[in-house]
Amino acid sequence: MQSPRLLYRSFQKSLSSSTTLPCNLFAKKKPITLQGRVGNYLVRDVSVTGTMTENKKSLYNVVFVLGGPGAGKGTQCEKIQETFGFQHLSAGELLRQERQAPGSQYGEEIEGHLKNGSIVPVAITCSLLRREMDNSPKNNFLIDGFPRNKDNLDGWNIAMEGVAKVRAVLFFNCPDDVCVDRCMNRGLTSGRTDDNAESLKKRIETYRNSTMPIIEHYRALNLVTEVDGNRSPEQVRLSLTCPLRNFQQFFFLPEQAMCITER
Ligand SMILES: Nc1ncnc2c1ncn2[C@@H]1O[C@H](COP(=O)(O)OP(=O)(O)OP(=O)(O)O)[C@@H](O)[C@H]1O
Ligand SMILES: O=c1ccn([C@@H]2O[C@H](COP(=O)(O)O)[C@@H](O)[C@H]2O)c(=O)[nH]1
Repeated sequence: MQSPRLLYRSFQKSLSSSTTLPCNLFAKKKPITLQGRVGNYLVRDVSVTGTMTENKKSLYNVVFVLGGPGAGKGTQCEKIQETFGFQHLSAGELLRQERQAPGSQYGEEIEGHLKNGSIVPVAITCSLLRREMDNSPKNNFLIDGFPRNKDNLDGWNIAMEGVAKVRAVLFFNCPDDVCVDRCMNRGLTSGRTDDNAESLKKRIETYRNSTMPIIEHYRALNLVTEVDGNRSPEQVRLSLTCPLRNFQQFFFLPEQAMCITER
């Protein structure tokens, strides 16, 4: 007889190959969100939306959130983090905090990159992310605005091997002119030193030349979910619900959340 662990794995496998997983399977809060058959067994998933068991001993689950400046990444990450049991980590925000931190040895270097729309060396960004992940009670992270170039990607792969696993990438696609308008508007109140025409020109250039290839890299690995960011915030939020529920279901279930009974 197969062990429950093996059964669980084959159940997961059978789920992953389904392309038409209906989202409303996961809409109920309790007690059962999904069930299926593996051989002679009935396998029931008894996980609960938004209250997944956290297990700090396992790999961190990561969803990268990428897109141009102003595409709406941060806005949506804030909306969805609680509902779907993630912690939102904005790489740009962590860098801005580090820039202001009293006594930071990286303050000036970071500020130079922010103004120029260029990219901070991965060792700095990755260690800020790692610190947040290690200090968080969560195991599932939405990492917003990273990795932005090949140096970021390579550095992440080396530093996070055996620590974190990238499960998916959300790509917010939005026309450059819309992105620029949004950032210029945000600049009226954000106090950000890079929400101005000159920095934005460079940020868009960096995004096109350095970040798009990273998105394409993950697309080739079949990890990218593309979102049309050129809609109202509510429409964008709604369009994310289905992919996020599926990510949750496919990637974030701890094994102990599965209930297996013989039939
Ligand atoms: N769907 C939307 N429609 C209109 N405005 C939006 C939308 N989403 C976000 N905004 C506004 O656009 C600005 C940029 O949004 P947000 O900070 O979420 O983008 P971002 O992709 O995180 O940008 P950045 O990478 O530059 O930090 C904000 O002022 C936000 O309120
Ligand atoms: O991984 C990262 C993320 C950000 N930066 C720098 O910060 C600014 C602002 O980033 P936002 O995501 O728009 O908040 C960005 O233009 C880069 O200069 C980075 O270097 N590495």
